[in-house]
Amino acid sequence: MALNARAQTPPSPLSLSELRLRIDAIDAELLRLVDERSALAGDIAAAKAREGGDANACLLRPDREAMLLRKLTGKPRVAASDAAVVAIWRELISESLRIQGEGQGGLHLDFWAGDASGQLVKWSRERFGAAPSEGGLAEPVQVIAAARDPRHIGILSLDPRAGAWWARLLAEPQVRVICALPERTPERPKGFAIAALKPEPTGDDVSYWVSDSRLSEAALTELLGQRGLAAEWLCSTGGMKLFGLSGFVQEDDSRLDSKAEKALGSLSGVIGSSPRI
Ligand SMILES: O=C(O)C(=O)C[C@]1(C(=O)O)C=C[C@@H](O)C=C1
Repeated sequence: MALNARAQTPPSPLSLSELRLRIDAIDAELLRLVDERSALAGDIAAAKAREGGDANACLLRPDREAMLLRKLTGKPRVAASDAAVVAIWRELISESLRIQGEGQGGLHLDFWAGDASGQLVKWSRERFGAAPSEGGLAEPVQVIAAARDPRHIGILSLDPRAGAWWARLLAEPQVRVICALPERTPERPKGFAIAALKPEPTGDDVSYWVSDSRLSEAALTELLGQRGLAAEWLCSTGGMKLFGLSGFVQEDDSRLDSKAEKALGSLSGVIGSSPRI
């Protein structure tokens, strides 16, 4: 009886100073691991140069990042939220890219200075971390031109007042939409990140398609649905329409062949894709 009673007594809670000692020990271990992870960046940059062939290629691998984040958020945890896990690893990746890009001046975020919302800056920092430098350019077209340089990432608003800058990517095949901003929301994106890299499929992506079709947004959504593409209208301006297509849709997908289906528009195409996190 006495034994049972003792077994049921809850353990006495740790004092605040004991808890702080545990935090100090965990922090020391975390710091060692963060440093160990960061120290791999130099070797990764060298391996990319060796194996990729192009020493000037963009160091960013959004597909790898998405798969790594999904794997982590898919793991069972006691207390850490998905949001905290994503934010911490985004910073770890940002630090890795800072070290990888040290010899080339690091990554730079270009914003369109006409976007006064400030929100895009916040969302871009959530996505690309604290390491990249940033600056504003007078016109969206200058942001696109800067993004031809693999050290630059362009950040542009989907507010119609920014114009149909996204339609210009039809003539800029080396610059693609790589990410929707804000990144982790079920709502329509408010902006895009663009860069000189080719998005790769991650198993859960949204692709972006532009068209000058004269059909209404609803009719075009319907037509795309008939062709097996789940489409969501995102933005229209200057006679151009922008849609998100569920999945990784290749630029030469026969379902988007506007020669076979004239109603898809005479000027149309896929301008990139972003992984869902
Ligand atoms: O796997 C790579 O290619 C890396 O450069 C490593 C790493 C990372 O820190 O995990 C960093 C940047 C990339 O965008 C993706 C992942």
